[in-house]
Amino acid sequence: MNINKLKIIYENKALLDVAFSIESSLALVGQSGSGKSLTLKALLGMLPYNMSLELKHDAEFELIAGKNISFIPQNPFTALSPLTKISKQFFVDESRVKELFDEVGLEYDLLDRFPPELSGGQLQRVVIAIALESKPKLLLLDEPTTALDPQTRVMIIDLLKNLQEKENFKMLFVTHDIVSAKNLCQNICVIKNGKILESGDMKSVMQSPKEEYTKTLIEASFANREFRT
Ligand SMILES: Nc1ncnc2c1ncn2[C@@H]1O[C@H](COP(=O)(O)OP(=O)(O)OP(=O)(O)O)[C@@H](O)[C@H]1O
Repeated sequence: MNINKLKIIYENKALLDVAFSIESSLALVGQSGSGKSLTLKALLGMLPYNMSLELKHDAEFELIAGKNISFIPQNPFTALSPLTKISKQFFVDESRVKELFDEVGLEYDLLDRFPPELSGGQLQRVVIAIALESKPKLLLLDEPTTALDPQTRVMIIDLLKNLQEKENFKMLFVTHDIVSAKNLCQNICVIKNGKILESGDMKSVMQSPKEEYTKTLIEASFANREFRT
């Protein structure tokens, strides 16, 4: 799936000007303010009205735009309506909800609870189940593990990887956390100030990053971790 041009103009200035291709799973990695969230908003058709967008893409994206794209936000604690039971947050019938619960590894008794009665990991699983409701062809993930503790983060990344194998959707994973990106995605694009600095196969970019900026991101991400494989 190719996004041949995604350019956002705001107050006569280009905030973002990128192009990328999503083969199976692509990590879009960059520091705060680099343009990651804007990229997702543009693909979801949710840009603020005062920004103008130039978007060129291939037929594969055309086919799914607006209907087969699901979004997983950063914070599962605020993603769901707190006063609505989990079972009522879905738009499909009960048997499909149970099927989705099986897929994400949740017990059915959680269906009768309210969001504040669930842990962060459980909530993110519910959010993922809701995202899978419509059998998406593309999942857009905006730092889906940032609000979670390290162990839960690893569990959610593993879950996404398994779900992708089963459901066969593509993923665009936006993050500043290279460790999670490396564990989840085949390819990587490094973004800085609204432009793509470096891109390619995850392993090669991790092993021999060309840009200093990429090296710094890698060092920062791995700084406090025990493993570097
Ligand atoms: N509604 C807006 N109006 C004006 N400028 C905006 C708006 N939203 C984002 N920007 C600007 O666009 C640039 C990219 O922002 P974006 O939110 O995409 O960054 P990001 O990489 O997702 O950062 P973070 O990791 O902090 O979420 C930044 O310079 C930001 O200030």
